[in-house]
Amino acid sequence: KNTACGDDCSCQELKGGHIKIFYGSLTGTAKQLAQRLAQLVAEHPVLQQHYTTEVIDVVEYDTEDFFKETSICFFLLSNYNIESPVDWFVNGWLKDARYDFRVDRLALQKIRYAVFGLGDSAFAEEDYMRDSYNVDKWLGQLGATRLFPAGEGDKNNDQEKQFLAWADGILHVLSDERELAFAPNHVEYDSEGEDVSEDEHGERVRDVGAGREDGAGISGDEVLDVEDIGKVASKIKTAVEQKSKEEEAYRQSQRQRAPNGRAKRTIGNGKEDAGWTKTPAPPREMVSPMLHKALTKQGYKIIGSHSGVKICRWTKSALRGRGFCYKHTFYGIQSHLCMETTPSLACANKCVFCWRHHTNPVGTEWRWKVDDPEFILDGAMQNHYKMIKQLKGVPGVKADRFQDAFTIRHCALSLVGEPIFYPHINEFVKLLHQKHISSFLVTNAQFPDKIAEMDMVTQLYVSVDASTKEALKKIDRPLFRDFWERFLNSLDALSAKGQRTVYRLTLVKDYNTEDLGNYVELISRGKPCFIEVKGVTYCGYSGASNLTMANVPYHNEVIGFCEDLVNLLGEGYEIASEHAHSCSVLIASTRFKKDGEWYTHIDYEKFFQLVESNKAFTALDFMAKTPDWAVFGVAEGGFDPEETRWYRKQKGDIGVAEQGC
Ligand SMILES: Cc1cc2nc3c(=O)[nH]c(=O)nc-3n(C[C@H](O)[C@H](O)[C@H](O)COP(=O)(O)O)c2cc1C
Ligand code: SF4
Repeated sequence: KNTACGDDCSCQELKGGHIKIFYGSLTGTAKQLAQRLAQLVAEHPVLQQHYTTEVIDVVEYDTEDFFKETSICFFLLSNYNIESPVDWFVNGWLKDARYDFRVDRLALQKIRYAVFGLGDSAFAEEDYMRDSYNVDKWLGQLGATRLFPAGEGDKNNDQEKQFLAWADGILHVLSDERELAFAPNHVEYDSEGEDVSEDEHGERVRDVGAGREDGAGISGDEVLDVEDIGKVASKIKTAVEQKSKEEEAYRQSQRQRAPNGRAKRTIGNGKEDAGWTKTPAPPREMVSPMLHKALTKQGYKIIGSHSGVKICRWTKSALRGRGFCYKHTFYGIQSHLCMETTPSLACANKCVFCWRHHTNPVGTEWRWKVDDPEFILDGAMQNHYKMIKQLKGVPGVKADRFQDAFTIRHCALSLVGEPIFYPHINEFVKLLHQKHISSFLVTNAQFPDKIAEMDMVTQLYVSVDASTKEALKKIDRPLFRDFWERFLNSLDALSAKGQRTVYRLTLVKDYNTEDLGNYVELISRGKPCFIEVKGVTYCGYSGASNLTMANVPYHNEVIGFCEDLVNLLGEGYEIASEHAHSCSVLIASTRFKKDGEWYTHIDYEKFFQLVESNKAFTALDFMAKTPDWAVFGVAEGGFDPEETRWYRKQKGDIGVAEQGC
């Protein structure tokens, strides 16, 4: 007899363990229910003694860690027919793992799980609970053990009541783990030995759990007669053959891509995916209405379905004569003539210093609707000018600069996301150059082919966020499994460009400030013209990562790092400039030093002439002399003496870099 609850059961013998409760939520319901489940376990008279729980946003979790996962995992996932936070987990990573022939069929066998989906039956039948059932099915097909059938919380019904009924089942299962109804969820077979767990779209399950019995397949509770074993063996053989066919189909689908970059879908059983071939499902818009609302609230203007523009704080500062961004000091950019934009709000990383990764879409391939480059550029410029107009009459705005600001001269393609991801990035950049707008493009070094295909831009950046594979994984949290190879290949692609190239190092204390020798190796690999080293900006990392002010280096620490790096690099690189205000230092290749004077600035008009000449040219053909005040160690922290120094006085700002893009 259990002394805690008085029941005559075997729970005293429970092994117990750790429970991870993952949620995927856009408007918070799934999160609330996940917390509720944790609470139910914590308050349960018996379970509380045996289990610990942890509630995790599935967006935050490194999907690759599921392969090592040994905990009991519950998934509370909301369903959306628009881009949503669970998209990467379900339709990016899990679906890929399920159909990738390189992933072991039992890769998730250590996981015991159950799924509860949140949805709304008012939505089309094929969308209703689609993602959550797919998770339930694909986890099983990758060897994980289903502890309890998938549940449904229908918004159109009593979602909470349905959740409590499912949670009650979960508590029972946990209370007596030895009597679990292990579902045969690796593959489900019908009497012909066919995998019946997929419908004609290859996505929906037939064993839908939560009282919605399918009836085909072998039930988990069935006990097999010895004579049935032969039949089952034959079914398994058929299923294994089936699996090979599926894998071949998957390989095919990876080779055949639709014009928009989306993989052509092919499903199990050798059938073609009717959903693609007959009535192709239109690709989703990258920015869902919710994300649109959230980004708009934060001052972003969304253009079309995947691009954004925002007015940079340095643009405002320059309009008021209070200083330009570090790119003015390093390269002669005038911040009030600069537009910061991106044609792809999506990215293939979830960097710790990017607070947006809770909301912005992620993916390893473009799977969204594609907007025209003309449309994006027009939209970005119009919105930029509209934002400038709103600054009219703001105290301190200089009339001449305000006037000039209506002719954009520079475009920083680095706002959020990954600009190089956009399928028409070359056309976009060409349009910029036609308007005599310079292009500074930042990429996160995960798309080496795209870097190789990239036409000449005024300045091509790669973010070098760490110098070792382990540190890069920790800081960038990349989605690609082969992220390190992609990173190195990107550096190789960069070195082959013959363009004006820059490594961007964002220093995060205790994350990436060690291993200088490795940085030296990476620099000799990509041979960048410049290395920008910046201290990470602290902007309140609440929830998105556990960085604190202690991870933000001071300007003199950034200088110290650069001095050590330059010493190790030996000849070929020197510190050329600094911008103390934004904790940034410029290391330049000595190819940009003539007769003892630095030429890190850019002759922009010369650049456009060279582009228009259609002849080959290099970075050395459009360099311009660095003004004396901008040279390292000459003037005070690289601040343009013609600007008015403006000190922010708020408490807590000490040590916080005012960076730019
Ligand atoms: C724009 C939008 C799209 C939705 N799409 C679907 C869908 O395709 N299938 C579905 O079952 N439910 C859909 N729903 C319903 C949500 O999944 C449901 O409201 C859920 O409770 C939301 O959970 P959350 O608050 O955790 O995000 C949609 C809701 C909205 C607002
Ligand atoms: S910080 Fe970036 S967007 Fe802002 S003015 Fe400088 S270059 Fe332009």
